[in-house]
Amino acid sequence: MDEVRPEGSSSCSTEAEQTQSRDTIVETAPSFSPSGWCPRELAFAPFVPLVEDQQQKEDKRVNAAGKFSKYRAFVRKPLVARLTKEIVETYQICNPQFKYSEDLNPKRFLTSPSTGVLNDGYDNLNSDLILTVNLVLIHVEKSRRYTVKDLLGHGTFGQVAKCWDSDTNSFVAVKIIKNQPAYYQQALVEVTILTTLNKKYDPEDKHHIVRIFDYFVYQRHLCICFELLDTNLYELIKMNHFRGLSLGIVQLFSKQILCGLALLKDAGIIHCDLKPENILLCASTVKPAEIKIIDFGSACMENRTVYSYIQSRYYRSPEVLLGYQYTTAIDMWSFGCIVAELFLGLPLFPGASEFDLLKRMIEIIGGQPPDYVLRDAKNTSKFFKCIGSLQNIEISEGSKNGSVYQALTEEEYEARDLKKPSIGKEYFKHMNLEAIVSNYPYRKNLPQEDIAKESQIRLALIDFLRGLVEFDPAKRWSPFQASKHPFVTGEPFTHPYRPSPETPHIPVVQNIKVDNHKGGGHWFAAGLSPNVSHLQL
Ligand SMILES: Nc1ncnc2c1ncn2[C@@H]1O[C@H](COP(=O)(O)OP(=O)(O)OP(=O)(O)O)[C@@H](O)[C@H]1O
Repeated sequence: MDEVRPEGSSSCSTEAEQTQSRDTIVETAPSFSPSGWCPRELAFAPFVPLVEDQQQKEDKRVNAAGKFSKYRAFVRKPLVARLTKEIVETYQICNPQFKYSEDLNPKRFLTSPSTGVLNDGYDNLNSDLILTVNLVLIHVEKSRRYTVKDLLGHGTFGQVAKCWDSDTNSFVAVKIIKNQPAYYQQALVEVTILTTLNKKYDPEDKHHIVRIFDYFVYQRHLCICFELLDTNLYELIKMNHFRGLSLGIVQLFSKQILCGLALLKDAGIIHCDLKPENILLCASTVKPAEIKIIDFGSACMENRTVYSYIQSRYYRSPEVLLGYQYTTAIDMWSFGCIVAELFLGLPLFPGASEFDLLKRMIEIIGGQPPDYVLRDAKNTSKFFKCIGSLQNIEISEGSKNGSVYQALTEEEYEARDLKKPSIGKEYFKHMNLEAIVSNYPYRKNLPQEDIAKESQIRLALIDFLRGLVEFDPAKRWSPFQASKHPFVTGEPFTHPYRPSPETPHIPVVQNIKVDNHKGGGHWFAAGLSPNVSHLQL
């Protein structure tokens, strides 16, 4: 679950993975399908340009035969000749005995490594089902067929494939879980939690949680079928060259994530792995800026918090890091980290180790976890030394001053752990939250009045983040409280926000539209997919 960033992403789109998947396609690209080439295959198909004399020779040969005018036309345009959907006819012109059969197509592997060594050759050494283009995943009981078309991503639990559902004539995303009992069991929890959330808590699909359609076992792999979504937020930030998104978009996404988190809180469910990779844009062009939360593979009920090693490191809350009991408030911490990252383009706490993570939290936020947490947490002694009497601990005390705990220095940690803690790069010039957000570069050539407007919204953002990346889980804002903050509601920010006590109510986001007037925003330079190109990031 730990990741290295900016490169680290569980989705199939890091530089290395892109090269790998491109190579996989190139290796086997001479295959052709009766239905023609899909655009992605076109982009990566091998093209060997014919040199002039070769082409003339071929032309001559064809002319001599006197009946291959169609073929000649193709030779003049070799790219068209190689990629045309009429290639079967072309082959038949060359050899009247030629018969096309899909079975003769070389397999196009989507899984790497693609050698079958487990499960009678169906699985690779990582217990992943070896996926090939056009492999059909069959839900036997329902006689339902899902034809694999592409790989969308992979992660700890397995692979996610884009599949054609011939029952509904639409594409879906199928998560194919690794063939191992522990993953199988945990994935069943994902099925149960998502089914409950979808059916019981959000029947009208208004809370930005991915929809689950079906699940079944294929070749000993649990397959979970979801609605097909688009780019994840980490990819979106990456497309923007890690320069952060406009405040208008950050606000819009925040509102929707909060709407999802409010539902989770109401259902007593903790996501446990909220991060930009697990928030995806919807594929619909009708609501272009709509997002959904995915990956409930680590989720648990609030009253059944069995695992202590949860949350991806950059988004890990202090209570999880310290081994203290946790609640839905840990997702609010991750949410705060995500909001900051959407604005900054880089993670707020890119800790290279847990020691580094805690050090960055203490520096950037100021203060430290409250003494009542440090007193009861299992891992406190890994990171803190006690410098006073534990009897002096007041339950509500959370400030650094007056605490009986002091964070270990790097040297003290090394002496205790017998190894140097990994310390990552400093990405920000300034080391406290206010300065990091206020001094973040404004978009070039932004008129003075827009700078003034944006600096006001940045103040609101700082106040908003402070309520989320709050060390004390009891004081951290709930989704409902956060959703009333001026940064989210768009009301003018005049003074620090004091949330009213928690009331059980789930806010619903409707009529999603992009408000580009909220903040001037940063620049957006990368080539975007059609679904994101019209977002004013
Ligand atoms: N419904 C979907 N539509 C489109 N792409 C998806 C969908 N679900 C997952 N993906 C892609 O697959 C990737 C991995 O999915 P997911 O996070 O569910 O797997 P995981 O094995 O649980 O990953 P992790 O290692 O983060 O726990 C996602 O980051 C995303 O890019």
